[in-house]
Amino acid sequence: MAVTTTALPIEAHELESLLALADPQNPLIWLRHGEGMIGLGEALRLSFEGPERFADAASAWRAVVGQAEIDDRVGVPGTGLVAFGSFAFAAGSAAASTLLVPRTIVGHRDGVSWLTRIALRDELGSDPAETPTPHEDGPAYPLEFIRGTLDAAGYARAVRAAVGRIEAGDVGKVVLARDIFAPIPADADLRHPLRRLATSYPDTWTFALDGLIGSSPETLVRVDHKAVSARVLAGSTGRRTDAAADRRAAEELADSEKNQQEHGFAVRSILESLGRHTSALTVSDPFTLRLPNIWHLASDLDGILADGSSSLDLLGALHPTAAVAGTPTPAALDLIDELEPFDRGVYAGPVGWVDARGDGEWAIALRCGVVADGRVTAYAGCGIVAGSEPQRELAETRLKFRPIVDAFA
Ligand SMILES: C=C(O[C@@H]1C=C(C(=O)O)C=C[C@H]1O)C(=O)O
Repeated sequence: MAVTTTALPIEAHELESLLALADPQNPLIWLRHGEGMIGLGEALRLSFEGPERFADAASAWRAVVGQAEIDDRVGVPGTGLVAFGSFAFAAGSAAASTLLVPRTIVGHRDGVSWLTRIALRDELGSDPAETPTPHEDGPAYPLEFIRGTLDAAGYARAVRAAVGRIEAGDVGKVVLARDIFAPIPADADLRHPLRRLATSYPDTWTFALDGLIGSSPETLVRVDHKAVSARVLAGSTGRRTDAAADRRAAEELADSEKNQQEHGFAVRSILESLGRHTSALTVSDPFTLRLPNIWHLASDLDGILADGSSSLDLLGALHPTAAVAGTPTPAALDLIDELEPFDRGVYAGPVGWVDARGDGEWAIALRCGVVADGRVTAYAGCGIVAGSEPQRELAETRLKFRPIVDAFA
């Protein structure tokens, strides 16, 4: 592959102009704080499956990089050779895990805009692809979501069963999710929900790849020139309309023993797996992270990469964290298989991008839906620990569905 990145005039590529360039039906997008990148076309698609999907992706990506000729005249995160990717949550999932190198990437970050073109070797010398041009807005359809394979009562029963298994000592924590669907017409312009997500939740990672669309607040891992960081979320409560009540809700979240326990499981799982690949790993005190729909208990981790791991290798080490699976991991995964009557697909798996150095940004695919076969399926889950109450957890799934339900409303 031959990869060329050149600088673009800056003013042309703010959020709106980036979105305008994206494919309306099959957008490929990575955005935060109004910056990010969009991809067009496909130069290379690699698919992986099974328990070795991360290791396979890491070695396939090294081989691709080894063969590429890269001329990067910009040199910020996201320039040069980049693959967008998403990975199935479960080793046994029917969903593919994918690395996708587009033909063209348009990006904007830290005051710099760029255009990357990727050509296969046998196309060298032929005319370069045209400069991307904006697509006019297509139709927006208000969607109504209906119950999924696990309805509200079924979810409450699953939570009760999980609490029973926690009391029996089978697991300390398990994350249980449910799904909802809405039919969607084939010509719907998916940039409408993406615009709403990116503007309503600017502090989250807004992503789109192969119909997976969402805005995740949880950074699984970021690698930038050996600096490694992650943000762990676990423990949540709804926002309140009254300002004083809202502040109290956040304080109660921070002081609650149940939430501290649930959060502690998630932080320890990341510390342990990231600790093996980093030096000087530090973790912040837990803090309350405010999103428009929900408060989360959050911790930030920072370290220095101590081995030759790429961000894809780190995904293999980190996934699935206790924030989306539970602890201990194998028993929690078995319990998820037993109590959730659906394949999570790429929900709760890593979504993000990797570059030629192996650097990249990966979020956990949360607050998301998958558009396929004429419908959007959205997922939301909650960490269940001793003392979890089914009706509260059900209410928490509704809060977590809000970004995606509102984006398509
Ligand atoms: C599983 C989800 O969210 C995860 C679970 C959380 C919790 O239980 O408090 C909080 C953030 C995420 O780590 C989801 O949004 O679907």
